[in-house]
Amino acid sequence: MQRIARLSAHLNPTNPQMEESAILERVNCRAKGGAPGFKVAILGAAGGIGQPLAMLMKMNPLVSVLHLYDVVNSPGVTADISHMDTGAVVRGFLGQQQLEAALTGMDVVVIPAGVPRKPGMTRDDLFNINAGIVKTLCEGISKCCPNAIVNLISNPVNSTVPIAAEVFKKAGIYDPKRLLGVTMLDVVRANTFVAEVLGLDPREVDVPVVGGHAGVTILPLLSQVKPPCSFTPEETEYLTKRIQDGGTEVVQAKAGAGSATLSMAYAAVKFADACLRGLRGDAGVVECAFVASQVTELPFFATKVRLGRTGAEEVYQLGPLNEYERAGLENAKRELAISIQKGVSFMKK
Ligand SMILES: NC(=O)c1ccc[n+]([C@@H]2O[C@H](COP(=O)([O-])OP(=O)(O)OC[C@H]3O[C@@H](n4cnc5c(N)ncnc54)[C@H](O)[C@@H]3O)[C@@H](O)[C@H]2O)c1
Ligand SMILES: O=C(O)C[C@H](O)C(=O)O
Repeated sequence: MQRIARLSAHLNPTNPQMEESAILERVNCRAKGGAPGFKVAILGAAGGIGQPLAMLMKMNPLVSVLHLYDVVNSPGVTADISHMDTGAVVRGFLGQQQLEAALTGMDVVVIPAGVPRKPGMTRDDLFNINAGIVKTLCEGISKCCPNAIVNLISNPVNSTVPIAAEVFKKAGIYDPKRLLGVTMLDVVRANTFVAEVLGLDPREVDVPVVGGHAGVTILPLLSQVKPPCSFTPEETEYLTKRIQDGGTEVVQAKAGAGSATLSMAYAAVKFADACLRGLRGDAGVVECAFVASQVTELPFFATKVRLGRTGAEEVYQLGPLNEYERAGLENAKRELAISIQKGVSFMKK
């Protein structure tokens, strides 16, 4: 009976009467029965990205505990996801007063919280709303799980990552290896579009995408595609433009109903899974991410990084660029510098 009472309390994960000790006992009990794994929180879990991301994370065998936090609708999403017969224990958290409980003890925190674009907007137009959201969430991370690996999805990534870094510095817990801006969707798109042109299976294609995550700052290195191949100048122009404008293509197709959510959830899980494999100690886990970097003169830049037990343990150099890519790099750096500075200035106000 006691067991049933505990489980029914869990049906309303935000039930204030549910004692923390009972929750922890149940979670520990389930975690013992399941495979050992990592604790992952999704902040913004009820959103367009958050929901499919929560579903895919619940399917990941490396996850033992999944915390779903949002300022709206997280109880419903939690009840729904928790019925999936996979190993991870799911708990929901609603509203700012439950942020600390959502974050305590987490190994990885994935952040897709914030407003998306509508047609005609740039990612930078989201700055005024999303900067404050990211700041608050990162303050929570500083306090409750300062050693967690943070995967930051909220736009504009080119500015929100510098904001997060400043929050962590202020709290005295900043470790650049653990703060990763998610640019995986650019890589996913690049692999898909390049595979279409080459007539290959996208799973066989690997395109490094460097720089940042907005317009010309998204710089696909088509000269470094694997398997080795070459493109005509027209193909290079078409592919570069399509990869840079991939987000806008989706925003326009959705016609006011938001931006990429499903492909982003896929990309976010692909990236989070790489982080988890790195945490587990797997060798040779390499993905692109927007991180603190000395590859260029800018303090942040996206390149391939090696993911390990402590986060982005190695940041790779750009490798040889052709003339087209060198010109693209100069454009990307100009715009990136402004976006990074905007994030830093927001925190210095
Ligand atoms: N990095 C990338 O490649 C990439 C790709 C796609 C979208 N995005 C960005 O991801 C963000 C989310 O997009 P979406 O389509 O899921 O938007 P959405 O509006 O569907 O969902 C956002 C969720 O965040 C929640 N939220 C708002 N304020 C919050 C707070 N203070 N704490 C916790 N949750 C909060 C909302 O309640 C909502 O559920 C946007 O900024 C979008 O531009 C980034
Ligand atoms: O384009 C957007 O606003 C969302 C996201 O950054 C994307 O690349 O799809």
